[in-house]
Amino acid sequence: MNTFGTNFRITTFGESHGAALGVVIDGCPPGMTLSESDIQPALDRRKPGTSPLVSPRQESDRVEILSGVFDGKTTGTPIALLVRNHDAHSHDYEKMKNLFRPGHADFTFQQKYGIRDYRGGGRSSGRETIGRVAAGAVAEKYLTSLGITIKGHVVSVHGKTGAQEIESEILAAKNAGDSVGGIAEITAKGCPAGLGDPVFGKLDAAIAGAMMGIGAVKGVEIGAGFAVAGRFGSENNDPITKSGFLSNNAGGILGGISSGQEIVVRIAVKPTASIAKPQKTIDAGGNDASITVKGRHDPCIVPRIIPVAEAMLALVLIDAVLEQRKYRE
Ligand SMILES: Cc1cc2nc3c(=O)[nH]c(=O)nc-3n(C[C@H](O)[C@H](O)[C@H](O)COP(=O)(O)O)c2cc1C
Ligand SMILES: C=C(O[C@@H]1CC(C(=O)O)=C[C@@H](OP(=O)(O)O)[C@H]1O)C(=O)O
Repeated sequence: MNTFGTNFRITTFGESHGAALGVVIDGCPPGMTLSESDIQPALDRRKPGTSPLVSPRQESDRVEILSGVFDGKTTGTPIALLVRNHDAHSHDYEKMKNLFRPGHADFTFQQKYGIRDYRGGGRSSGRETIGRVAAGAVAEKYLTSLGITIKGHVVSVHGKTGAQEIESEILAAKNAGDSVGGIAEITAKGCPAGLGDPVFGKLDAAIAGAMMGIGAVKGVEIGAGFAVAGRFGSENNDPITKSGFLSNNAGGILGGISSGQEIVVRIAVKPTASIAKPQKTIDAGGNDASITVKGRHDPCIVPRIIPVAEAMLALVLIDAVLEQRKYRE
């Protein structure tokens, strides 16, 4: 399945080492002003090659709007957004095409399809997120017009929380041929109460599914998250007064429906699978082998996942906003 969403539906396409990647958006409301300059800043925040902390692959990731916009406004018809690849080094992958990288999707893609584009991991590459981020920028523009704003930040990397410590931790792992994971937080302010379905399609379930659908995300918390398990009800409930809620352990969602409070989401991001240390694996014939992954990899995915997670939250929220119009204006 390469399609996400119901009312604001996106289909992403393309591979990391193919000609291009992109997205087709169906269901974007008509009449919204839209140009490449609304989308490019989000892609610039996502792209690789911007610092020693991320993959050195050099891509401009320039977006082209191919359809769905006329006279600078969305027409309500499918919006196709394209980003061409310019700096794929497929020979890095040629050498290990018969080996499965531990922690990556090589083994499972092979099991599922019986064939795989081994160049850059094909669609299992983090580069697939270009389409999500481009579509997310369109969704965010619409949500901003409703007063909804989405922001993400790095909470910790390998247990470290200070900016300088985080940077040193990532560089130390990179120099050791290793990688590190961490935690990011994404919030949405200005969400009206009433978004989300009460039984199936709860807003928190939709957000968790969207976040888990990002490569390398292995855990999702809403509000107080796993900490609720160690609390009394009297500590965890958010008291309600006529001037509003007194706390936000619920993370802005009650009964699967937004409460009007800030929506708070945290994600656990695993350490990058592709590392330069030798690891045990098997080859395509099932024989024991050793693999050392060379190439241009993110030593830590957390800094680069922020615009991707923001985009996924925007996509869930715009879908819920458009759905809610069926119930109440
Ligand atoms: C923005 C982004 C960048 C990523 N960069 C890398 C990378 O450089 N090397 C790598 O092995 N995995 C990278 N990943 C993670 C892989 O895409 C992911 O681990 C793989 O698809 C397997 O999925 P899973 O980790 O969810 O099981 C990145 C993911 C994202 C979202
Ligand atoms: C290129 C991007 O990230 C890539 C994500 C990725 C992976 O395995 O997920 C592996 C690397 O790709 P390559 O080996 O082709 O340089 C990263 O650079 C990107 O996100 O734009």
